[in-house]
Amino acid sequence: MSQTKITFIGAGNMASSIIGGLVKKGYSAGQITATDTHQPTLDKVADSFPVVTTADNAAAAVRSNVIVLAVKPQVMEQVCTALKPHLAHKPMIISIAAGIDIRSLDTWLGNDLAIVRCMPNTPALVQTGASGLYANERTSDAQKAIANDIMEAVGIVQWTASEDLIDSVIAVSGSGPAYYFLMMEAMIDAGVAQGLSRENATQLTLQTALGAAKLAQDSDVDVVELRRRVSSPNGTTEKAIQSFENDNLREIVARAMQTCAERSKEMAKELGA
Ligand SMILES: NC(=O)C1=CN([C@@H]2O[C@H](COP(=O)(O)OP(=O)(O)OC[C@H]3O[C@@H](n4cnc5c(N)ncnc54)[C@H](OP(=O)(O)O)[C@@H]3O)[C@@H](O)[C@H]2O)C=CC1
Ligand SMILES: O=C(O)[C@@H]1CCC=N1
Repeated sequence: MSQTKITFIGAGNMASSIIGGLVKKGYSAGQITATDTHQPTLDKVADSFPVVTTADNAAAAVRSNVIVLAVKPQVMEQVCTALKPHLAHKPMIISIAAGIDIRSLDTWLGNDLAIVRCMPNTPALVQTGASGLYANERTSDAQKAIANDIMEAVGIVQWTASEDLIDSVIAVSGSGPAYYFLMMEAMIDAGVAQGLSRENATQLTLQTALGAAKLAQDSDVDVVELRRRVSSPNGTTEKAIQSFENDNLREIVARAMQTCAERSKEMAKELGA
């Protein structure tokens, strides 16, 4: 991927996480440019990574064969429309915005580009991200391999069979870290309510989350079997799991994820072309 020249339009949280991963992976300073409208954001990126920074989106775009759109969905139309006259060299576009579909990007950017929709998540910050990707029909296999390489710099990559499924990726992994943080918050508070110090409850909760995820990833049995292995017959875990099941935890989770995916579809209508 040494010929790849990448411009990140928007150098905020997600872009700087991905840039950090690329630098660690060995992408050179000359390969990465980050743009932003906010000078302190550009200064922070320039101080952290050996990359080129500029406030000039168009100038950066013309010298790149990959453009990562990493601005908020609400400014995507304005950003894309301004970029359109500077894309004659046909760079691949990777958009990480929630709720902005390829049809809208096509309309704003000029209808003839390779576009990859990507949904990363914030654990990308610690190179433990999970990204879902979908490419339009104009994206070549070589371009897909580049997109894959870029996102693998910050975690795992899963390709979806259709663009619609990106909404489900948002529901599972894009927004998913927040569900686990909520669960951790609830477990810490419940531990404190039972008498543990906040320090004890916090450390035990975080390590348990990390250990459970690592065990599930490393194990050759599925999560159902791993849960069974914690639950001794008539023991303590069984009681807790029964309580969750009686309170319809599965329905609660499914409803939250449904409403998440629906919000992405709504955003596509509100903000799209
Ligand atoms: N946060 C998350 O968990 C996830 C976010 N995403 C998606 O990633 C995208 C970026 O999110 P995030 O990194 O959290 O957002 P940030 O606000 O941290 O970053 C966006 C950056 O873009 C800058 N910007 C605004 N307008 C322009 C412009 N015209 N040209 C260049 N830069 C501009 C913003 O500056 P300023 O602040 O001055 O406006 C800001 O620094 C969003 O579309 C979001 O949907 C995807 C997956 C997960
Ligand atoms: O909440 C959001 O809209 C963004 C997209 C996925 C995670 N954060």
